Amino acid sequence: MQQQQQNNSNSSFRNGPPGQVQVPPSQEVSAVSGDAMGTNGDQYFNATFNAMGIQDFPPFRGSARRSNLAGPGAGKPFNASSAMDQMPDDFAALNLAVGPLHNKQGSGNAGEFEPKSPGLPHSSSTSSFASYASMFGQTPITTSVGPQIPSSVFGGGQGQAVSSATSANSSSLFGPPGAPSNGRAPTGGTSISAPVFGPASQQQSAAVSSSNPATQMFAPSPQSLAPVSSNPASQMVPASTNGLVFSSSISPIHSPGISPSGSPLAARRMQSPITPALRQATIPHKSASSNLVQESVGGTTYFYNAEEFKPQNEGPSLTLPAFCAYSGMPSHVIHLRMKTALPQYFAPDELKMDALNRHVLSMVQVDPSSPSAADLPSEVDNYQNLCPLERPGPPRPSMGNLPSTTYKAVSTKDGVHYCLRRIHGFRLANTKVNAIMESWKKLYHPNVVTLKEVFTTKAFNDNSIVFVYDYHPGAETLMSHHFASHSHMNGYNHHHHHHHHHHHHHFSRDHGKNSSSPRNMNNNLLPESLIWTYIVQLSSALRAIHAAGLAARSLEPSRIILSGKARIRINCVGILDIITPENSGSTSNVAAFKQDDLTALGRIILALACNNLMSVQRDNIQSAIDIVQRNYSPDLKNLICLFIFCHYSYLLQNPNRIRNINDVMPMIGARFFTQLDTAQLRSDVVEHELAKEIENGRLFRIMVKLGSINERPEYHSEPSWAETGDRFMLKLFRDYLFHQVDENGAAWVDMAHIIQCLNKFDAGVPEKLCLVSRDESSMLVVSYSELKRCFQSCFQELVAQANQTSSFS
Ligand SMILES: Nc1ncnc2c1ncn2[C@@H]1O[C@H](COP(=O)(O)OP(=O)(O)OP(=O)(O)O)[C@@H](O)[C@H]1O
Repeated sequence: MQQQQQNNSNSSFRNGPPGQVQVPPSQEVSAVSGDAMGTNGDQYFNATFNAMGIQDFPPFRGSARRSNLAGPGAGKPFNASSAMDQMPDDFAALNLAVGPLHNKQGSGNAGEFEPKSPGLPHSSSTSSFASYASMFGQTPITTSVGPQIPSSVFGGGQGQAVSSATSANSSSLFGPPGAPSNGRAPTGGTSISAPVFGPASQQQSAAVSSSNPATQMFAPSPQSLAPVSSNPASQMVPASTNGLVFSSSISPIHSPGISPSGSPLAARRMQSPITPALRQATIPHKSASSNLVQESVGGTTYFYNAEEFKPQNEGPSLTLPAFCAYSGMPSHVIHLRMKTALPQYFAPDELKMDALNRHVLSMVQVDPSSPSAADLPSEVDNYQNLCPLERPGPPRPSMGNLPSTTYKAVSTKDGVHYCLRRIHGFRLANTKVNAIMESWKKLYHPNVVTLKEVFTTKAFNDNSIVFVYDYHPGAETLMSHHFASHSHMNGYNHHHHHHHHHHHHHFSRDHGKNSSSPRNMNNNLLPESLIWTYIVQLSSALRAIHAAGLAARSLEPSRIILSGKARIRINCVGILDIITPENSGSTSNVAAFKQDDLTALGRIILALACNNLMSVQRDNIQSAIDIVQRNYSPDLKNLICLFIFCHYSYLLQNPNRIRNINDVMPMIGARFFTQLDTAQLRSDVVEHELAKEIENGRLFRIMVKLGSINERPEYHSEPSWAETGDRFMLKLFRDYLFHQVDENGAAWVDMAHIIQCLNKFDAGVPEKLCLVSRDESSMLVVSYSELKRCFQSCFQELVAQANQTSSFS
């Protein structure tokens, strides 16, 4: 059997025999690569840099015609339950079970082989390596980075029957949209059986090349000349005679129980990323000899140390590592939210669920077969797919006492979701409002829902006017969030009397109901910090609105939407300016409206501080303010009083007591810093999550391209295209990545292995790996850089052909 393999493998070497492998020695790279985890932000640059080298997909052309080219797996539904997205947890569980392997923490004696642990059930088996060496009879390989030894080559009898070669297993790394975290790792359901590729092979490479356990996950430095290991997981033994030094961390004959211990992930987690080698590398060596230089310039003599004035490039030399990798969490983020000791390769659940939730809400549509769909016009102006956002029921009188309905809809112009607010039965008579509408459209503020456009329509079989706003999926009104129990018996009425627009400003829907004394008072008060968060956001929005010569006019809890934890935006701006136009436009009115905004702000804050809408009713205000005084800081009470009564100051035309929104600033005071700090911390976390997803996206693109090349049935009328030449190598690499099995033929699934290999592949490192075909008839020793070259040319071929075809069609 070995003889046969030898013959075949000789013929299948594409890079020349292993003896000719030259691995460039590079001390610098290996030293820096020890820094792969968490301490060096340059990896990101490097990853980007490398990723750019791979040609991207041509622009999407939405071509249904290509469906016939789809492989045998086409049409299979995504299986949410096998979402690899869920894998980290499962792997983590596996990895936790390998304690014995890690009982020695980083002893790291450079260049020294550590004896294999007697406790290991599957320790290194040197005979295999000897026979490997003799098999090829090659000149000694002078590097420790030997070809990867597949256990199947030597194990004998371990090759399993090859069943269906499918790549379905890798289909759902990112899961179908809207299929959140109920998936399990596909360990149980996998029916893939491939020959034993020896999971040990990649473990071996990790052990050999890593002086830093952290690098194992992402970036072993293949250039290490001496096998340096401070990693107890990589128990190395001299593995061969003949001057051929192979080191093997773990037996190539590997059991499933042990396999995860060889996972780069496990090693990374168990140890400090800092190694002696790294420390040395980062401390510049300084010459002890003093070296004074004397120079005379314009009569002045300068003395200086020549060392200090060396050109920049003679300082400590810096290099980028030769690999792509996710550089791990920056320390300022890791200490913010270290919920678990496990590395997190995917966004934390909260952010992820938020994003999924928003996505799902955006995608939701009205069931076309439902009766309510019949009531909805299929298209309104330039908007389609209308979907009501409100609870069902007849529209209630709303803004300006006219019924209104809110929809989510998709613009036919740009395909973007918008929020449409339709005011029923309104005929636009006044056209003098254009200037105001233009001002509203120009108002971009993080705490204002931007008005996009306004149009009238008969699509609803009446005269309606529609206000189009930005759509914020998942938004909730402040009313429903904080005053849900009151939202149907709205006590939030304007009981103070406006002199100028009372009739149009009548917010109440169910006026008079349940106007009893405040309930819930003193119970469940909101934290003061939350109230200040709202104050800062609302006053910031009002500042911008007022500065634009506008007024919000409809500021109340049901006209403010909340998204995320405490992000609020003033909603429905501009509506009253159109539907009560006689009050708009004139300067004096705007001034009055601004005062109303301040009063409205005071009332909202009061209601929030009492956690009760009834508190803003005129008869309750005094006791409500007492509650605030008892429970909150004087600033909060002062702010409420300042604004809630400012309307009367305005009425009295006392210029000294006329307020403007900037009057909140002294009372906000240093709380502003708190707000800013929180926002920046959040941005740090989110930016980091973004960085991770960028990394994931890079790997995803590689896999997309790999998938486009592999198993392609025909190309240029050449059915064997995917089975020969470069493509064959890539196909074997695909198996190496995804379809490894353990000695029992069970699927060996290790996310960390896949990520590590893909990263090396993307970077095109010189490290070699050994690929074996499923029938074990051919074996290739090939470097990642060679694989990458094939990959790029294959993909370019494909793209070129695709472009050609499309230009003929
Ligand atoms: N711009 C928007 N983006 C996303 N969702 C929104 C937007 N505006 C409103 N919503 C949501 O739509 C739903 C209905 O909003 P609406 O303002 O109509 O509330 P409402 O309580 O039904 O008041 P009314 O019936 O008086 O208009 C609420 O859940 C609200 O959070």
